[in-house]
Formats: sequence, C-alpha cells, structure tokens
Amino acid sequence: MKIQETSLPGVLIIEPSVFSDHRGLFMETYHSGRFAAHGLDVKFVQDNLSISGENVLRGLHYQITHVQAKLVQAVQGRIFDVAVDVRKGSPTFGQWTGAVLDDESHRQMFIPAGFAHGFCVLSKEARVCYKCDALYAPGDEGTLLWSDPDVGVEWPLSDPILSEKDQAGPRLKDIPPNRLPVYK
Ligand SMILES: Cc1cn([C@H]2C[C@H](O)[C@@H](COP(=O)(O)OP(=O)(O)O[C@H]3O[C@H](C)C(=O)[C@H](O)[C@H]3O)O2)c(=O)[nH]c1=O
Repeated sequence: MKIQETSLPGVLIIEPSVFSDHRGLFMETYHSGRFAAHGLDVKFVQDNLSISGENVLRGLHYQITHVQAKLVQAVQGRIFDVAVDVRKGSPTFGQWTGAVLDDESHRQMFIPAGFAHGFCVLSKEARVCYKCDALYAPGDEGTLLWSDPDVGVEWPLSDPILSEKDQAGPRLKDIPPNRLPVYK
C-alpha cells in the first residue's frame, strides 16, 4: 500500500497492493494495522454502496457535528472524486482537491472528518463503495453547491445530473457558521 499526499493536507490518495494472477485479482480494501502504520488511526463503522449513471454528480455533502472520515473507491467504472475543506477555522478552509478513481487503478481517496465530499461519474455507470468512521445522521447533513465559484472545483463535466437537494445547495459564503463542522 502506498500513500500520496494531495494539494489539500489530510486528503490522501491510497494505492493499494493488488495481487493479480490467472484467476483475477485480490486487494485489501482496508486494513486497520496498515492504516495505523501510516498514521491513519481510523476505525470505520459504516460501509456505503452508491451506484450512478454517467454524468451523475452526487455532492458536495458533509455531516456538521457527526463528522465522517471516508475511504472512497470506485469498484466499477470511473469517477472524479472531490473533497472540500469546510471546517470553520481551518487554514485551508474553502480549498478543494480531486482525483480520478477507477476500477483499473483501484486507487482510493481518504477524506478526513469535516470535509465535504462529492463525485461525478465519467463512465457509463459507476459503483462507488466508501467507508465512514461515523454513522449516518440524517438531521446533521450539510450541502455545499457543487459549482460554488468561490471554491472553484474543476469538474470534468458541465451539465451534471443532480438531486433536487444538490441543485439547491448553498454557496460556502451563504452557509451559517453553525452549519459548518469545527476545525480541531
Ligand atoms: C448518505 C446516506 C443516505 N441514506 C439514505 C437517505 C436517502 O433516502 C437516500 C439517498 O440519500 P442521498 O440523496 O443523500 O444520497 P447521496 O446524494 O449519494 O449522498 C451521499 O453523497 C456523498 C457522495 C457522500 O459522501 C455522502 O455519504 C452522502 O451525502 O439514502 C442512508 O440511509 N444512509 C446514508 O448514509
């Protein structure tokens, strides 16, 4: 397993060890000991599966108090995965980073707690599995407008398929401070 830092401190790209043979391949998608050896002392409590068609964009979402660190992987297809620092008081507040995750590189993105997360689908379909270190808290969700010009995410598409919630997401400057996670 190799770990690369990104332009946003805390957000990491993980290149897992992939063992291929004449049958196919095997990879550990998470190993607490290997993560801890790289300083990632995270224990996941929820696994999600998200299946979307081409040009779907889900995000940008976060939980306000029940903040979630995430480990994201495209187990089928190809996505552009994005993290935005929305932690009030963070020195990198409002900054973003993105990476292509797909079923050929098997790369993963680790997103620390308190970041907004979203992705858009670049293949016909994408099956995205991601682990969270805190449980879903329905009333605790926050949304950031995917196209917020102040954040300036360079999405590799222009007219995504969005949920109504995501179409109406607020710009970062319009989110009340009490609706943002706190930088610790
Ligand atoms: C997130 C979540 C949702 N749900 C239910 C709530 C809705 O009835 C339904 C769809 O939820 P939503 O439209 O919020 O799903 P996404 O737009 O994919 O949201 C996710 O998008 C970005 C990419 C994320 O990282 C978050 O995990 C999450 O916000 O699943 C649950 O039951 N448990 C959950 O953990």
